[in-house]
Amino acid sequence: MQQNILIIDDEKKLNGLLTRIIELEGYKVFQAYTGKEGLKILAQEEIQVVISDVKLPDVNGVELVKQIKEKQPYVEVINLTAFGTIADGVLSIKNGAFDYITKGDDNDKILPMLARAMDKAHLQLQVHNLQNKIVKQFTFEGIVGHSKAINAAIDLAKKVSVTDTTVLLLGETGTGKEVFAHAIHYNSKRKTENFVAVNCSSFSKELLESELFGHKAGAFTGALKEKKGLFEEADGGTMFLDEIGEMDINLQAKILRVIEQGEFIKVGDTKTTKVNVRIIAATNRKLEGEIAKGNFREDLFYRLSVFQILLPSLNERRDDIGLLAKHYLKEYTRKVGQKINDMSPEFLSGLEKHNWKGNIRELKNIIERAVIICDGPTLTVDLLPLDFYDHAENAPSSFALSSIEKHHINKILHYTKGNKTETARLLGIGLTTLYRKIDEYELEK
Ligand SMILES: Nc1ncnc2c1ncn2[C@@H]1O[C@H](COP(=O)(O)OP(=O)(O)OP(=O)(O)O)[C@@H](O)[C@H]1O
Repeated sequence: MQQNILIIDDEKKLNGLLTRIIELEGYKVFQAYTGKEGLKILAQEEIQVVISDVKLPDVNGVELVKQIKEKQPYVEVINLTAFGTIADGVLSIKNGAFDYITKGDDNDKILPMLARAMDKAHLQLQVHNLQNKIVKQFTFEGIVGHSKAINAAIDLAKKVSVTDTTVLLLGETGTGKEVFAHAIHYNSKRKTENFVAVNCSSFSKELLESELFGHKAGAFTGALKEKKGLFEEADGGTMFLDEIGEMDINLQAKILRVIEQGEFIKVGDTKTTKVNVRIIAATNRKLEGEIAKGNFREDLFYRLSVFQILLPSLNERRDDIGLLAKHYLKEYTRKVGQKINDMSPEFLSGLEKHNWKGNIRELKNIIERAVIICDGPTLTVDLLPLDFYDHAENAPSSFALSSIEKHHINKILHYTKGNKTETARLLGIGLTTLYRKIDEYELEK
């Protein structure tokens, strides 16, 4: 890691002395004698910590802190002064300085302080880099697809992401509702705050209430300590309520209050807790139908559906199947360390004709499975599950039992990597029968 320090002091003797002392500690030191020179070096070099005199010929060093922090927020600045005043010290810290010390008096403090400032600068940079990585991973660029249907959904999501509007994501299971919720959050001004996701169908009503809103100590048997809820965790950020259609109707009232008034009451509490949370909800149910059945509050539905985005099913965007398959082929071959770089036209055609009830999640699983059991450099049609064979070209073309049997034996042979004993065992037939069928169907010799 770089350990670069910039000293800005017009007293040449002191500047030189400090430079020598600091260089002895293993840091690389840059020297400047005016504020302007200092800013120029900062723009050219990767500096982590600046030590700046307060009385500079062209600018006040306390003021300079502000200018540096505005341009480079991850650089730490220590103000050094010959005549320390409390007012100056306070202003320096207010402007963002790491610390403010007096020349001479605090000489023995400077090196430990420098080490702490360097640590802080490095940590801040690491956090910033990690944040950038996460943001990149979850942006709209990460959503694979070029069909009209998915592009229309992306355009809508991009537009709403920069606002604070509540969003309702609709779509079948596995269409990417959570992926969209992430992208909306990481494209909003809340992106540096928490994104908290909850699947409302995974908890009982009581547990979901205490998970979402927290509880006071003694609120119920087992509530020994006060517990913060997920809404508090998400304060300043975004809460993703997945499968909201499954939420108990009484809890729905509490969600409505958070949306309308930005407040809720913890389990067992009497006072309200305030939060500033953006809500993105998702469902694969028809909420209008649930309203009619009395399972979903109409007022909450209208609040949630201010901005609806309907995610297309994979069957509605078949032009994306090839692209998605290639995307996941690349991902899984990298993961498994296999060298598979292609898909046979029959394999692709099998995918394109399949009825994708589980949408992208199903496609992802099919590719993962095929990559695991594939031996060669290409994904071939026999790596697809049996139900794909109805569609795949080169697959059993007739409904004759023999045709299906041939394919099934071939698949199991492939799975066992040609081990006949294991194949016969899995098929529940004798070894001699297997050999006879291999001959009959001209499978592999
Ligand atoms: N456009 C896309 N590009 C690449 N991968 C995607 C895309 N959309 C979804 N996926 C992947 O598909 C899987 C399912 O996505 P996700 O969990 O977001 O779906 P969902 O609609 O929230 O499903 P459910 O309703 O079951 O919760 C995930 O592994 C996700 O990474």
